[in-house]
Amino acid sequence: MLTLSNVSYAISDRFALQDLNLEIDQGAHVAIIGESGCGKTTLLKLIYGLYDTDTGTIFWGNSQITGPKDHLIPGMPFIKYLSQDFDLMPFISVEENIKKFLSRLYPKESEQRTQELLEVVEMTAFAKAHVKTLSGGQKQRVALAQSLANEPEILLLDEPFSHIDNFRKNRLRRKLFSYLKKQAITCIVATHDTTDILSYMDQTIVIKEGKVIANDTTKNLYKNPKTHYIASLFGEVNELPAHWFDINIIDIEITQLVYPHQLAVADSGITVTVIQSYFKGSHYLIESVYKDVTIFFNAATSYAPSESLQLSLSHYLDEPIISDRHL
Ligand SMILES: Nc1ncnc2c1ncn2[C@@H]1O[C@H](COP(=O)(O)OP(=O)(O)OP(=O)(O)O)[C@@H](O)[C@H]1O
Repeated sequence: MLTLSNVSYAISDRFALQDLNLEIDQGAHVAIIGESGCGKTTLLKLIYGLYDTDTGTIFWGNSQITGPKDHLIPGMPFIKYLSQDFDLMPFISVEENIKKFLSRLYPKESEQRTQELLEVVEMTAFAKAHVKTLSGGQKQRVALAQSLANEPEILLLDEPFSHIDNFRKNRLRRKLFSYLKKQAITCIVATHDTTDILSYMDQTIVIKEGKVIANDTTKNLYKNPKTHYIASLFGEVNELPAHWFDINIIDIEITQLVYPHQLAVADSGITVTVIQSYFKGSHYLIESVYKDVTIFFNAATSYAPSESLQLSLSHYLDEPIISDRHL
């Protein structure tokens, strides 16, 4: 288990991370999400041992993770950190970039492992190509393969698919995360892109201004986000007065977080006016307004601007999501 206890770290006298307490199981896939600048990269660097914590400790099982004060070359040997600027050698081939992390004493095994990793990141066809000739997305895939060459116990990925096109991203994610599960490698991913996480991450940690504000299974967090900030990390979300949909709620201050797919055009409900319809491929996202509040909802068809419709909560809203303004 990876355990962070009371970890704080300041940059230029300002807390980048404050009083973090986290537990991550061995083999778990964990996402770290939050707005830009909230401290995701700093957290990965602390876990890798690139920084010394100001307070608190980080342990992987019984081994303490310590920073540059204790290591001539910072970074723990059993952890691999793939940063946003991948560190490849441009003038040697893709396979040589991977092999340089494998033992020269076992050329056959090294060759086999290189081919296996090229297959995971779908770069077999580029094995002999010089890295300098590759696109940004191809380089990112080589960097991913390289980070797995010498199999780490913990893999830290910072925006791992940011340069990779959608065409490849889905298949690559499936292959990579099933490979990591099979090998029981603990994986922590810092990302803006929640499609990176919903299907693959067991646990999601939400950071805001250097503090952990939520830490739960990804499913629980998505289904029951405590605040608008948390819900908005998963996409568009409405924060609407709860009494609009439930006459039993008397307190008009209570609001409810509703994702666009949780609202549907119905025979009864609130009467909204359509502003615009946005084509989303599988559906339309409709922007509408009710009592000066903008409401987004999903629909199978588009609607014309100024059209009036009745909206209600769709039946598959498991439980109302009541936003807690105090969190
Ligand atoms: N070397 C540095 N010098 C000064 N401030 C820094 C430095 N590195 C990070 N910071 C600050 O620390 C905070 C956290 O940065 P961090 O890179 O961890 O955020 P992040 O959540 O990873 O952002 P992004 O999603 O944009 O990558 C930010 O306010 C950033 O400006």
